[in-house]
Formats: sequence, C-alpha cells, structure tokens
Amino acid sequence: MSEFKELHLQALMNARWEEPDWQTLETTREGAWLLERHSMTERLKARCLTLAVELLGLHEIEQSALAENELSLLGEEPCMVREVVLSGDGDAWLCARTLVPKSTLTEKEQDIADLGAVPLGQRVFNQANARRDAIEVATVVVEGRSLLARRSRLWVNEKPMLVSELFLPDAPVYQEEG
Ligand SMILES: C=C(O[C@@H]1C=C(C(=O)O)C=C[C@H]1O)C(=O)O
Repeated sequence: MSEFKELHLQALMNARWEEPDWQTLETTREGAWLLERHSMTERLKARCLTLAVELLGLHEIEQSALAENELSLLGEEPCMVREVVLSGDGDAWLCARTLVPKSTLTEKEQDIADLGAVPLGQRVFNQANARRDAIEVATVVVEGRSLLARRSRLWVNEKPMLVSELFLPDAPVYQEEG
C-alpha cells in the first residue's frame, strides 16, 4: 500500500468522533456530504464519469482489538475489515474503512466479504431495508491539512456494519459547487 494511503487510513483510525451539530451542519455544503443518509457511492458517482474502487486491504480483526465504542455500535464479536480508496475520474476522493461483524456476513450477506472493486454502497443500497444511523463526524489533520471525516452505521437486513470515511483533498466536498 502506498505511503499516502497508509497515512490516511491511519489518520482515519485515530479520528476522534463527535456527534454532529445537525442544525448548523445541515445548512452547509459540507453538511450535505457528511450527513448523507443514502449512498455515498451514488453521491460521488454523480460528480464524475467513472468512480473506481481500489481494495487496499481485507482482513479479520479480533473482538479484543476493537474499541469500546465500536463494540457498543456493532456487538461483541470479531469483524472483517475492508479498506478501500474511491477515485473519481482518476483522482483519489475518499478513503474508507468498514468493520463488518462476522454475524453480518451470513446468509444473503456472505457476498459482502467478496465485493472486491464493487462499491459497498452499491451492494447495500439496492436492498430495500438498507438504512444508516449513528452518524458522527471528525476533523482529521494529515500533513498539516484539515480533512473531513465521518463514521456511520449501515444496516442491511437488520445486520450492522460500521463505515468510516475520510474525504481526501481532491474530493468534491471541498469544491465550490460540491
Ligand atoms: C458505504 C458506502 O459505500 C462506499 C463504498 C465503500 C466500499 O466499497 O468499501 C466504502 C464506503 C463508501 O463510501 C456508500 O456508498 O454509502
């Protein structure tokens, strides 16, 4: 993995998540991105011709390696960790790290472990009962630059996963018309 990606994933893992200030944030350009309840993949796709997903990592993590707040959002069990970078027309836009509990990867959802370059949002949001809750936000400083991040819980067939997303410097969220 390139140093650039490693640096951003590490920063994402160290983020200090906070409850969003909904009233203030809802009225801002950043807020529309950070508080998006539907698919982030769809929102990014609308801003480019080609959205590409690069799988950076896929591994298992023991329950003992999860933070207290991750366990309370997901339940006490080992997880699969999926790490990706999403690029719009060749520019890296978003780094994401998703914790998927083992019990989520059952029955119809077993394929989530094998998505590869298929965006998770595309898989999750074609399910009628998909929903997002527990949205939190953070500002993460990487190489002297403040970047926006959010963490949220996605549900598919009433089974949870926890998605952390870091908006990279070229992401549309930072652009005027973003
Ligand atoms: C969770 C979503 O999927 C996007 C795709 C991801 C992936 O493929 O791993 C991860 C985070 C998202 O930005 C979404 O579209 O909302």
